[in-house]
Amino acid sequence: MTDKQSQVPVITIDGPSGSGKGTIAKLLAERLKYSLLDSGALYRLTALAALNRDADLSDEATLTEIAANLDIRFELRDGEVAALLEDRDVSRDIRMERVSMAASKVAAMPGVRAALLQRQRDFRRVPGLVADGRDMGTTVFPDAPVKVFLTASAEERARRRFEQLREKGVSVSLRDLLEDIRARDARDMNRAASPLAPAEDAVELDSTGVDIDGVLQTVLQLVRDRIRVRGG
Ligand SMILES: Nc1ncnc2c1ncn2[C@@H]1O[C@H](COP(=O)(O)OP(=O)(O)O)[C@@H](O)[C@H]1O
Ligand SMILES: Nc1ccn([C@H]2C[C@H](O)[C@@H](COP(=O)(O)OP(=O)(O)O)O2)c(=O)n1
Repeated sequence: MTDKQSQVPVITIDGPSGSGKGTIAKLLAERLKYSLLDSGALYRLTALAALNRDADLSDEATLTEIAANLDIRFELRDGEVAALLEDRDVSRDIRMERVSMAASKVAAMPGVRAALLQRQRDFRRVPGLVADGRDMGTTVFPDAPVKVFLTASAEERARRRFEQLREKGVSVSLRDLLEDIRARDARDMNRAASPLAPAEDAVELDSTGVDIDGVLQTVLQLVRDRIRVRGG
Protein backbone atom coordinates (compact mmCIF):
# COMPACT_ATOMS: atom_id res chain seq x y z
CA MET A 1 0.00 0.00 0.00
CA THR A 2 1.32 3.45 -0.85
CA ASP A 3 1.35 6.27 1.75
CA LYS A 4 -1.30 8.04 -0.25
CA GLN A 5 -3.58 4.99 -0.26
CA SER A 6 -3.29 4.54 3.51
CA GLN A 7 -4.76 8.04 3.94
CA VAL A 8 -7.91 7.12 2.02
CA PRO A 9 -10.67 6.26 4.54
CA VAL A 10 -12.33 2.87 4.30
CA ILE A 11 -15.62 1.85 5.89
CA THR A 12 -15.87 -1.91 6.22
CA ILE A 13 -19.23 -3.70 6.49
CA ASP A 14 -18.85 -7.37 7.32
CA GLY A 15 -21.42 -9.93 8.40
CA PRO A 16 -23.37 -13.03 7.41
CA SER A 17 -25.57 -13.44 4.34
CA GLY A 18 -28.77 -11.38 4.38
CA SER A 19 -27.73 -9.09 7.23
CA GLY A 20 -28.08 -6.09 4.89
CA LYS A 21 -24.40 -5.41 4.10
CA GLY A 22 -24.88 -4.82 0.38
CA THR A 23 -27.88 -2.54 0.91
CA ILE A 24 -26.18 -0.43 3.57
CA ALA A 25 -22.84 -0.32 1.71
CA LYS A 26 -24.51 0.96 -1.47
CA LEU A 27 -26.51 3.65 0.38
CA LEU A 28 -23.41 4.78 2.28
CA ALA A 29 -21.30 4.96 -0.88
CA GLU A 30 -23.98 7.03 -2.61
CA ARG A 31 -24.34 9.36 0.37
CA LEU A 32 -20.59 9.87 0.87
CA LYS A 33 -19.67 9.70 -2.85
CA TYR A 34 -17.21 6.91 -2.02
CA SER A 35 -16.26 3.95 -4.22
CA LEU A 36 -17.93 0.64 -3.49
CA LEU A 37 -16.37 -2.80 -3.22
CA ASP A 38 -18.76 -5.77 -3.21
CA SER A 39 -16.11 -8.36 -2.38
CA GLY A 40 -18.63 -11.21 -2.41
CA ALA A 41 -19.08 -10.53 -6.14
CA LEU A 42 -15.41 -11.46 -6.68
CA TYR A 43 -15.94 -14.86 -5.03
CA ARG A 44 -19.18 -15.27 -6.96
CA LEU A 45 -17.44 -14.42 -10.26
CA THR A 46 -14.68 -16.93 -9.47
CA ALA A 47 -17.33 -19.56 -8.76
CA LEU A 48 -19.24 -18.78 -11.95
CA ALA A 49 -16.06 -18.89 -14.06
CA ALA A 50 -15.29 -22.31 -12.53
CA LEU A 51 -18.82 -23.62 -13.14
CA ASN A 52 -18.71 -22.35 -16.74
CA ARG A 53 -15.54 -24.36 -17.26
CA ASP A 54 -16.89 -27.45 -15.48
CA ALA A 55 -13.91 -27.21 -13.14
CA ASP A 56 -13.65 -29.48 -10.12
CA LEU A 57 -14.82 -27.17 -7.29
CA SER A 58 -12.63 -28.95 -4.77
CA ASP A 59 -9.41 -28.51 -6.77
CA GLU A 60 -7.69 -25.56 -5.09
CA ALA A 61 -4.87 -25.21 -7.65
CA THR A 62 -7.34 -24.85 -10.54
CA LEU A 63 -9.59 -22.47 -8.59
CA THR A 64 -6.61 -20.33 -7.58
CA GLU A 65 -5.53 -20.12 -11.19
CA ILE A 66 -9.06 -19.10 -12.23
CA ALA A 67 -9.20 -16.41 -9.47
CA ALA A 68 -5.77 -15.03 -10.41
CA ASN A 69 -6.69 -14.70 -14.07
CA LEU A 70 -10.30 -13.52 -13.83
CA ASP A 71 -11.23 -11.24 -16.70
CA ILE A 72 -13.78 -9.06 -14.93
CA ARG A 73 -14.90 -5.48 -14.58
CA PHE A 74 -17.60 -3.53 -12.81
CA GLU A 75 -19.60 -0.91 -14.69
CA LEU A 76 -22.32 1.49 -13.67
CA ARG A 77 -25.42 0.65 -15.74
CA ASP A 78 -28.77 2.39 -15.04
CA GLY A 79 -27.63 3.36 -11.56
CA GLU A 80 -26.67 -0.22 -10.66
CA VAL A 81 -23.21 -1.78 -10.59
CA ALA A 82 -23.08 -4.47 -13.28
CA ALA A 83 -20.57 -7.34 -13.01
CA LEU A 84 -18.98 -8.37 -16.29
CA LEU A 85 -17.16 -11.66 -16.82
CA GLU A 86 -15.27 -11.80 -20.11
CA ASP A 87 -17.33 -8.81 -21.34
CA ARG A 88 -20.68 -10.47 -20.57
CA ASP A 89 -23.04 -8.96 -17.99
CA VAL A 90 -23.47 -11.74 -15.42
CA SER A 91 -25.00 -9.62 -12.63
CA ARG A 92 -28.06 -11.90 -12.44
CA ASP A 93 -26.20 -15.17 -12.95
CA ILE A 94 -23.89 -14.62 -9.98
CA ARG A 95 -26.90 -14.28 -7.62
CA MET A 96 -28.25 -17.74 -8.46
CA GLU A 97 -28.41 -20.11 -5.50
CA ARG A 98 -26.04 -22.66 -7.10
CA VAL A 99 -23.45 -19.91 -7.59
CA SER A 100 -23.94 -18.77 -3.97
CA MET A 101 -23.21 -22.26 -2.71
CA ALA A 102 -20.20 -22.66 -5.02
CA ALA A 103 -18.91 -19.21 -3.97
CA SER A 104 -18.94 -20.17 -0.32
CA LYS A 105 -16.92 -23.31 -1.20
CA VAL A 106 -14.27 -21.55 -3.27
CA ALA A 107 -14.06 -18.74 -0.68
CA ALA A 108 -12.79 -21.29 1.85
CA MET A 109 -9.61 -21.84 -0.21
CA PRO A 110 -6.58 -19.85 0.99
CA GLY A 111 -5.13 -19.80 -2.55
CA VAL A 112 -8.29 -18.20 -3.95
CA ARG A 113 -8.38 -15.63 -1.14
CA ALA A 114 -4.73 -14.71 -1.69
CA ALA A 115 -5.28 -14.38 -5.45
CA LEU A 116 -8.12 -11.89 -4.87
CA LEU A 117 -6.47 -9.81 -2.12
CA GLN A 118 -4.67 -7.15 -4.17
CA ARG A 119 -7.64 -6.74 -6.53
CA GLN A 120 -9.73 -5.78 -3.49
CA ARG A 121 -7.15 -3.36 -2.10
CA ASP A 122 -6.98 -1.61 -5.49
CA PHE A 123 -10.51 -0.30 -4.90
CA ARG A 124 -9.12 2.06 -2.24
CA ARG A 125 -9.22 5.42 -4.04
CA VAL A 126 -9.96 9.01 -3.05
CA PRO A 127 -12.23 10.25 -1.58
CA GLY A 128 -12.93 6.93 0.20
CA LEU A 129 -14.20 3.37 -0.02
CA VAL A 130 -17.09 1.37 1.40
CA ALA A 131 -16.19 -2.34 1.36
CA ASP A 132 -18.69 -5.11 2.02
CA GLY A 133 -17.87 -8.75 2.75
CA ARG A 134 -16.73 -11.15 5.46
CA ASP A 135 -13.12 -10.18 6.16
CA MET A 136 -12.93 -6.54 5.08
CA GLY A 137 -12.18 -5.34 8.63
CA THR A 138 -10.00 -8.28 9.68
CA THR A 139 -7.81 -9.06 6.65
CA VAL A 140 -8.27 -6.81 3.64
CA PHE A 141 -8.44 -3.36 5.30
CA PRO A 142 -7.26 -3.91 8.90
CA ASP A 143 -6.45 -0.17 9.22
CA ALA A 144 -9.98 1.00 8.26
CA PRO A 145 -11.17 3.80 10.57
CA VAL A 146 -14.80 2.57 10.59
CA LYS A 147 -15.64 -1.12 10.91
CA VAL A 148 -19.17 -2.44 11.20
CA PHE A 149 -20.18 -6.04 11.83
CA LEU A 150 -23.81 -6.35 10.79
CA THR A 151 -25.93 -9.27 11.94
CA ALA A 152 -29.57 -10.37 12.16
CA SER A 153 -31.14 -13.64 13.23
CA ALA A 154 -30.96 -16.48 10.67
CA GLU A 155 -34.77 -16.54 10.48
CA GLU A 156 -34.97 -12.83 9.66
CA ARG A 157 -32.17 -13.12 7.09
CA ALA A 158 -33.95 -16.03 5.38
CA ARG A 159 -37.21 -14.03 5.33
CA ARG A 160 -35.43 -11.06 3.74
CA ARG A 161 -33.93 -13.30 1.03
CA PHE A 162 -37.32 -14.90 0.48
CA GLU A 163 -38.94 -11.49 -0.11
CA GLN A 164 -36.02 -10.37 -2.29
CA LEU A 165 -36.34 -13.45 -4.50
CA ARG A 166 -40.15 -13.27 -4.59
CA GLU A 167 -39.96 -9.69 -5.86
CA LYS A 168 -37.70 -10.94 -8.64
CA GLY A 169 -40.25 -13.62 -9.50
CA VAL A 170 -38.06 -16.48 -8.25
CA SER A 171 -40.03 -19.06 -6.27
CA VAL A 172 -38.18 -20.83 -3.45
CA SER A 173 -39.18 -22.33 -0.13
CA LEU A 174 -38.45 -20.40 3.04
CA ARG A 175 -37.31 -23.62 4.70
CA ASP A 176 -34.76 -24.34 1.98
CA LEU A 177 -33.46 -20.77 2.20
CA LEU A 178 -33.06 -21.04 5.97
CA GLU A 179 -31.15 -24.30 5.54
CA ASP A 180 -28.89 -22.74 2.88
CA ILE A 181 -28.22 -19.71 5.07
CA ARG A 182 -27.30 -21.93 8.01
CA ALA A 183 -25.01 -24.07 5.84
CA ARG A 184 -23.25 -20.99 4.46
CA ASP A 185 -22.95 -19.38 7.91
CA ALA A 186 -21.31 -22.53 9.23
CA ARG A 187 -18.90 -22.75 6.30
CA ASP A 188 -18.04 -19.03 6.40
CA MET A 189 -17.48 -19.03 10.18
CA ASN A 190 -15.60 -22.29 10.52
CA ARG A 191 -13.07 -22.08 7.70
CA ALA A 192 -9.43 -21.57 8.63
CA ALA A 193 -8.71 -18.84 6.06
CA SER A 194 -10.19 -15.45 7.03
CA PRO A 195 -13.30 -16.83 8.75
CA LEU A 196 -16.36 -14.65 9.16
CA ALA A 197 -15.75 -12.87 12.48
CA PRO A 198 -15.92 -9.31 13.77
CA ALA A 199 -12.63 -7.43 13.89
CA GLU A 200 -11.58 -6.55 17.44
CA ASP A 201 -12.31 -2.90 16.77
CA ALA A 202 -15.58 -3.45 14.86
CA VAL A 203 -18.91 -2.09 16.07
CA GLU A 204 -21.48 -4.89 16.09
CA LEU A 205 -24.99 -3.97 14.95
CA ASP A 206 -27.90 -6.38 15.16
CA SER A 207 -30.44 -5.31 12.52
CA THR A 208 -33.17 -7.76 13.57
CA GLY A 209 -36.31 -5.62 13.76
CA VAL A 210 -34.46 -2.45 12.66
CA ASP A 211 -35.40 -1.00 9.26
CA ILE A 212 -32.85 -0.06 6.58
CA ASP A 213 -32.96 3.64 7.40
CA GLY A 214 -32.45 2.91 11.10
CA VAL A 215 -29.28 0.94 10.33
CA LEU A 216 -28.06 3.58 7.87
CA GLN A 217 -28.47 6.41 10.40
CA THR A 218 -26.51 4.48 13.04
CA VAL A 219 -23.65 3.82 10.62
CA LEU A 220 -23.62 7.42 9.37
CA GLN A 221 -23.29 8.64 12.96
CA LEU A 222 -20.36 6.27 13.43
CA VAL A 223 -18.73 7.61 10.26
CA ARG A 224 -19.19 11.21 11.42
CA ASP A 225 -17.60 10.39 14.78
CA ARG A 226 -14.70 8.30 13.53
CA ILE A 227 -13.72 10.02 10.31
CA ARG A 228 -13.97 13.52 11.74
CA VAL A 229 -11.85 12.51 14.76
CA ARG A 230 -9.21 10.98 12.50
CA GLY A 231 -9.21 13.78 9.97
CA GLY A 232 -8.85 16.34 12.78
N1 LIG B 1 -32.56 -3.66 8.17
C1 LIG B 1 -33.28 -4.27 7.24
N2 LIG B 1 -34.58 -4.51 7.44
C2 LIG B 1 -35.30 -5.17 6.52
N3 LIG B 1 -34.83 -5.61 5.34
C3 LIG B 1 -33.55 -5.40 5.07
C4 LIG B 1 -32.71 -4.72 6.01
N4 LIG B 1 -31.47 -4.66 5.46
C5 LIG B 1 -31.55 -5.28 4.26
N5 LIG B 1 -32.80 -5.71 4.02
C6 LIG B 1 -33.28 -6.44 2.84
O1 LIG B 1 -32.76 -7.76 2.97
C7 LIG B 1 -32.34 -8.28 1.72
C8 LIG B 1 -30.88 -8.75 1.82
O2 LIG B 1 -30.04 -7.63 2.00
P1 LIG B 1 -28.58 -7.54 1.39
O3 LIG B 1 -28.14 -6.13 1.53
O4 LIG B 1 -28.55 -8.17 0.03
O5 LIG B 1 -27.77 -8.47 2.42
P2 LIG B 1 -26.28 -9.03 2.38
O6 LIG B 1 -25.49 -8.16 1.42
O7 LIG B 1 -25.79 -8.91 3.79
O8 LIG B 1 -26.38 -10.44 1.95
C9 LIG B 1 -32.58 -7.16 0.71
O9 LIG B 1 -33.80 -7.41 0.04
C10 LIG B 1 -32.69 -5.91 1.53
O10 LIG B 1 -33.56 -4.95 0.95
N1 LIG C 1 -14.99 -10.91 1.72
C1 LIG C 1 -15.72 -11.99 1.44
C2 LIG C 1 -16.93 -11.85 0.74
C3 LIG C 1 -17.66 -13.00 0.46
N2 LIG C 1 -17.18 -14.20 0.85
C4 LIG C 1 -17.89 -15.44 0.54
C5 LIG C 1 -18.98 -15.70 1.52
C6 LIG C 1 -20.18 -16.03 0.71
O1 LIG C 1 -20.47 -17.40 0.93
C7 LIG C 1 -19.83 -15.77 -0.75
C8 LIG C 1 -20.72 -14.73 -1.42
O2 LIG C 1 -20.69 -13.54 -0.66
P1 LIG C 1 -21.83 -12.42 -0.74
O3 LIG C 1 -21.45 -11.31 0.20
O4 LIG C 1 -22.06 -12.04 -2.16
O5 LIG C 1 -23.09 -13.20 -0.22
P2 LIG C 1 -24.39 -12.67 0.46
O6 LIG C 1 -24.91 -11.54 -0.40
O7 LIG C 1 -24.03 -12.18 1.82
O8 LIG C 1 -25.29 -13.84 0.48
O9 LIG C 1 -18.47 -15.32 -0.75
C9 LIG C 1 -16.01 -14.30 1.56
O10 LIG C 1 -15.61 -15.39 1.94
N3 LIG C 1 -15.28 -13.19 1.83
